[in-house]
Amino acid sequence: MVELEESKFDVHLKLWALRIPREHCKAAMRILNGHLFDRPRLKPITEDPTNEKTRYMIFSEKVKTPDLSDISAQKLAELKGLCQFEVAPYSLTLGYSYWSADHILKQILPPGLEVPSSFETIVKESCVVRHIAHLNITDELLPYKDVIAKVIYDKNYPRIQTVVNKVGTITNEFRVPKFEILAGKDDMVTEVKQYGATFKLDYSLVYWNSRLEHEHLRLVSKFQSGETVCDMFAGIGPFAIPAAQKGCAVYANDLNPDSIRYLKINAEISKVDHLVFPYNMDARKFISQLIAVPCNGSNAEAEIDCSEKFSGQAHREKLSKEYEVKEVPDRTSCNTAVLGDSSVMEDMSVICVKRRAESSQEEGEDGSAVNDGVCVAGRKKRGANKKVKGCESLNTKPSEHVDHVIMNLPASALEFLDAFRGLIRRRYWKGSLPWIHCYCFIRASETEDYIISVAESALGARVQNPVFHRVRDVAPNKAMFCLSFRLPEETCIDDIPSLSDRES
Ligand SMILES: C[S@@+](CC[C@H](N)C(=O)[O-])C[C@H]1O[C@@H](n2cnc3c(N)ncnc32)[C@H](O)[C@@H]1O
Repeated sequence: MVELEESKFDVHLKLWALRIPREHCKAAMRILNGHLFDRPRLKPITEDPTNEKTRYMIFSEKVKTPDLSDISAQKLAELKGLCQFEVAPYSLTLGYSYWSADHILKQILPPGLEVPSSFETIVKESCVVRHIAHLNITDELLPYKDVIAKVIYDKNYPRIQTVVNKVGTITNEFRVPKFEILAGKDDMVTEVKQYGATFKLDYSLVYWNSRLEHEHLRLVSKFQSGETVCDMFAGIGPFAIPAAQKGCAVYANDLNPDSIRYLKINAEISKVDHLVFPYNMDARKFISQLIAVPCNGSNAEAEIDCSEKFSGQAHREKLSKEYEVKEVPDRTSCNTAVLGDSSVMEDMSVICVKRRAESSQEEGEDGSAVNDGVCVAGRKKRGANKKVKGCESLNTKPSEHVDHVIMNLPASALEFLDAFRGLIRRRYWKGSLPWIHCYCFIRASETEDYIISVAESALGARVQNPVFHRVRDVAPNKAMFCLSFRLPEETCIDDIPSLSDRES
């Protein structure tokens, strides 16, 4: 292991300084401009410990002799006309605490090795600490990992309180890297802010990527207040929570119980827990059960009964019982009692939803609304049961209408598109089919047409007017994209009973 010997970084400077009455410092500074000590974070004027009426003005290394012959005669004459002064030797040591992390690491690491200059920082913006620096230390730097971490920790404390290194590649389905703690506290619970919302998370247990902030915001900007959104791979809620803040009803699912635990906490922190419906199951099962019409009527009357039975409160209660699997135990300080399923379900009964299909909005080619809807989602205080005035109150049955489905699992989301085959029963569905926003990776060797063909074979239907948005480059030959398209009509079951069925 490489040791960090702090005294090795000491640089002793032998300088000259002007001992001058303190009231003349300002004018002398102006005259000596360009000749004074000029280093970041250090001032060229210091107190004189022997006399409170005088101060030292430290010259730069360029002023080499006490006769100040390196300064022009004109400036010296001006200085002499200003006041009496004395030139004295001045010693200064720039030590470990002075130098930047970059400067120190350049000296420690063998020449040719790249200094890890940037790191993913989980920064909490308030003064409460617990910030995490996330390093991805390359193989050649591994022998230096501890010393790198110590320098980053020392140089960024208290902004950074824990330095971690990602170990190996991400192989688990929750997309959570394995970390080793290299410096600071063994505590990965932290908070991040995105577009004004606070997200609490345990960085060692849940997926989080600060680099997606812009994408979260971009996609949510396409949603309108009152729309219904399904997030199949919701994580701790970076799409779900801002969508709910906008007034959307959000059905948010993740397979990772810790993600759902934090999603609930975050929904409560942002005061949108009445609009966010958390689920903890496989995404394919989630979307199938959420959107599937829950019973199979065979005649018109039975159909009405059936849809009534599952409408509104009853429908949501059924969902809460059947599909919202086990309550995730809360291991954090946040009180999640109020996040219990039934309270969420009750609140949902007053959500005011104006569906895109029933509003007069125009729509952009990627599902974004061109003009704002008139309806504002009804937010109510817990316990109150009041609808927002002037707003059309609809039962948000996801088996009848969903506006947007988010699928952010880029490595395999395209494969999950098969869940939509035959999922929507057209005669129960109201208005237009949902926009699907499916994230994927595209390698340099692949084309958008190829991605469409993969999506189409999963859906068993042609995709019309797909929109690709490049999210970010993840490797030299690989980029993350968001593919948005309206779910094709051919994926629906058109199960209107035939005449002979009705007659029999
Ligand atoms: C790339 S992350 C996206 C999280 C979040 N939407 C975001 O943008 O930060 C993918 C998420 O999908 C979850 N996941 C992986 N496989 C899943 C599955 N089969 N069903 C549901 N969720 C799954 C992971 O736990 C992870 O939280």
